[in-house]
Amino acid sequence: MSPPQDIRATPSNSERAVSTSFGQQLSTSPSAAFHTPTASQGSWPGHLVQRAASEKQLKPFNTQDVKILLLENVNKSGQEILKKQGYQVEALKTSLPEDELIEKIKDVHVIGIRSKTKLTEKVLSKANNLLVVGCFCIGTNQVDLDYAARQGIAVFNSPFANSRSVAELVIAEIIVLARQLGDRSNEMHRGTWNKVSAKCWEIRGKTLGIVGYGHIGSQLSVLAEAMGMNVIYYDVVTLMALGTARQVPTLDDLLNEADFVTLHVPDLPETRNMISTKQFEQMKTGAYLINASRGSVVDIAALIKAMNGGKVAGAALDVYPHEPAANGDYFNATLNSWGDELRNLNNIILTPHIGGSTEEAQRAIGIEVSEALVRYINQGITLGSVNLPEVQLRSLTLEEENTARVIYIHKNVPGVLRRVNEILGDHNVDKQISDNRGDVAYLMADISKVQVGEIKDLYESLEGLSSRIATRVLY
Ligand SMILES: NC(=O)C1=CN([C@@H]2O[C@H](COP(=O)(O)OP(=O)(O)OC[C@H]3O[C@@H](n4cnc5c(N)ncnc54)[C@H](O)[C@@H]3O)[C@@H](O)[C@H]2O)C=CC1
Ligand SMILES: O=C(O)C(=O)COP(=O)(O)O
Repeated sequence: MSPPQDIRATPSNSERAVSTSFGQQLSTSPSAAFHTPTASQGSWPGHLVQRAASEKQLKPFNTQDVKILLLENVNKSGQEILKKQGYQVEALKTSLPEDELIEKIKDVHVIGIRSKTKLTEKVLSKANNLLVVGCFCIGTNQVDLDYAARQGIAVFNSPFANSRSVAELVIAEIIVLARQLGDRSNEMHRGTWNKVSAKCWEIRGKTLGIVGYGHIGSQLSVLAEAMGMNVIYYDVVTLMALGTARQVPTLDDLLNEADFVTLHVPDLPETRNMISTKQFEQMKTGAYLINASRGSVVDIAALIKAMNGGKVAGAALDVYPHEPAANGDYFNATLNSWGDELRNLNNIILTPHIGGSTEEAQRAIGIEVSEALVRYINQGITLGSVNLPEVQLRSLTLEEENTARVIYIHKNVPGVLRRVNEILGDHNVDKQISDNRGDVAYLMADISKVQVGEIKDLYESLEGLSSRIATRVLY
């Protein structure tokens, strides 16, 4: 990404006169890849907001009008931050089937999801007013990020707040698999005493092979070394080794050498079925496989074969190709036709996608993502966005009267800045910043000495440009 371009800065004006603040957000086009405005979309102005003496942050909307839908049991920590802003927050414990999701998403301004809710082009195209998506998790593969960007919809996530939780789960699983604890425990639950040491191992001195040495992989590397394991890792980029870990050049090198193989890659076209028959053949006989990344990364049928054939001595799966929307008795649906086969294997740990499910992680994610949403809704700041360029100007405060923040999301085509500056040039531009990411660019400008009556014209002029994806004016 190219660095933000600071286009123009003039001293700001400290004399402010207007005592009310209001702003506007408009819908983006449901159908076109790039939006051209139509008369039916949105209406000017937004809603008047009285400046409360206690409020230090600029509130660009009548905050009660901002509708937020939170799915999948987003932590209370996040809900509270959003409610405190005065937004309308509807929080559901589960994700929704596609038809219900489409119905619900039609008129919300903000949607908060976790890993289950699929925000496809089909779903997003029905979101008439959607401004921003909050993924209260790490993974963003469930959202069509490019389509969202082309509609001017920002997407935020929490890039590492649950990494430690996943790494700790994997450490537990390494020991549980090495000692066949799952099987022994199940036997005891059934009333069977079966004291064995055959093929039960210490993990000290064994080699852990980490596929994907990002936030989780590298955290795990440190924990595993502390327990006396040797760590090797494979990643598509060259990364600094922590401790005495060692990067290996190919996946096969890792599979040939590791006693435990653990997967920490995102869901990408290149990682789908990354571990299949060929890769199991490359593994040491008696090695173990752990997958807490995405269900798409492991070919389950090939895993079953490898375990039945004795190649793989144990496995832990936290994620599955299809996962149910809510808690309940969905086990077979989740595991598809091979459910029984998988369930009947020895030394296999099956958990319901709980890698990031700790109080600490969920609380931290709730706070981090909600704060990003508030910054974006109220101030237009895109820091941490995973699909729009990261653009920031300092937060405006209520003391800054007669100031407006213009946000213009537009197609990244030649000549746009000249046209935008022709429009903004009639005003006192204090600060302007612009950056692009692929096809989409994001421009933010603070203008001072602007009167309420002028803002509508400014807004409509920007909306009239053919490069427009979405325009917001906050004041
Ligand atoms: N089970 C659970 O509850 C959770 C699962 N996850 C999953 O774990 C994944 C990894 O998380 P992080 O470590 O935070 O991600 P990250 O983005 O920090 O690291 C991923 C690493 O994988 C590497 N990578 C990408 N493609 C690769 C390939 N084809 N071969 C080898 N390496 C490749 C990247 O270069 C990067 O270093 C997430 O994308 C998410 O899908 C994340 C959190 C919780
Ligand atoms: O953070 C992630 O990517 C995860 O996989 C955790 O997802 P969850 O929040 O448990 O739906």
